[in-house]
Amino acid sequence: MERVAVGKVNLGLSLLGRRPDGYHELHTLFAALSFGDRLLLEPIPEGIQFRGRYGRRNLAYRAAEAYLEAAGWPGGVRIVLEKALPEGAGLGGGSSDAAQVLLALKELYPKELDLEALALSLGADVPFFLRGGVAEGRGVGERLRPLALPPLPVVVFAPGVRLPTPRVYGEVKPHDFAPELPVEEIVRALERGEEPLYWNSLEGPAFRLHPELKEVKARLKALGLRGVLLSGSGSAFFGLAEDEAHAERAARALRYHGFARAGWLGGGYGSLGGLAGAKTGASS
Ligand SMILES: C[C@@](CO)(OP(=O)(O)O)[C@H](O)COP(=O)(O)OP(=O)(O)OC[C@H]1O[C@@H](n2ccc(N)nc2=O)[C@H](O)[C@@H]1O
Ligand SMILES: Nc1ncnc2c1ncn2[C@@H]1O[C@H](COP(=O)(O)OP(=O)(O)O)[C@@H](O)[C@H]1O
Repeated sequence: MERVAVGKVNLGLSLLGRRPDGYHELHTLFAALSFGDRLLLEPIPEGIQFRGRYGRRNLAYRAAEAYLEAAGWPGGVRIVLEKALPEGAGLGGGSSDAAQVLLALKELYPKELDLEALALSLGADVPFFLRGGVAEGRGVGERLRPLALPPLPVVVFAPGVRLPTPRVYGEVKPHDFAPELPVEEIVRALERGEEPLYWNSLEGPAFRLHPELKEVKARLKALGLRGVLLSGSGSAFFGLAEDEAHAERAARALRYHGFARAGWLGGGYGSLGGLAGAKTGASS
């Protein structure tokens, strides 16, 4: 069985405060991308055979282990992971890989399990990828409310600057905290093609760690993209394009400087991105 693990961007991310357990309470809008990694999975009599980086520490491997352990090892699985999304860029590739492994194993070895809880045990972004689409996220991103958005042409650019999530959260200062996102206004602006009034509270910490990222953001804006923002903890940025042709043009201009890709947000996918039908992340 073949599955596509699409990436995500955060259409705004607000840090509301710090919890007693050290984690940060956030308010965000997750939006799935139309492109991502490819996973091949097939049942084997027992154990986990995995081809991909990081071996047993890979989130895809850990997801398989978590599901099969919880299901009482009804059989095994062979997994081949072909990465297309840049890692540690705030695009959620590892989390999406994990979610697709959970969903695939549920098909291969059906069992009444709390998939959301298994997902959350693997990472805060994993529950979102079980459904994909667009969703408002609270808590650490696990309390989700699905939202509807028209398909939006988008450009994603990752400059190759390493920005590990713990380092960015470690750089957060009290003045980075912000109020809740104005979700209704953001959705309305996105529907009308206006500049959305969102922000990412992690942009300040990321800019302090790597000031050159400000120039990356300016480069995307100079290409006429709207709503240019850091995704998650970075270092990928995204921007909204006028149409497919604009998105393709901008991605082509950025490709010289790093990973650049045109695609769609919001659940409707055209020819762009080459992964039509990737909305649910599944194919067979
Ligand atoms: C920033 C976001 C936004 O969607 O995504 P990415 O940029 O990773 O895609 C997430 O909050 C990434 O959450 P998650 O995937 O759990 O981060 P991890 O790498 O597991 O967490 C690394 C460290 O960051 C801190 N952390 C993480 C999440 C959070 N809400 N508050 C925190 O303070 C914790 O110190 C944690 O130990
Ligand atoms: N399947 C995987 N894909 C990507 N990264 C993985 C995977 N498994 C483990 N990792 C580790 O998790 C880190 C974060 O991965 P990723 O989900 O791509 O980025 P982010 O959390 O920034 O959205 C990587 O730097 C890598 O060390």
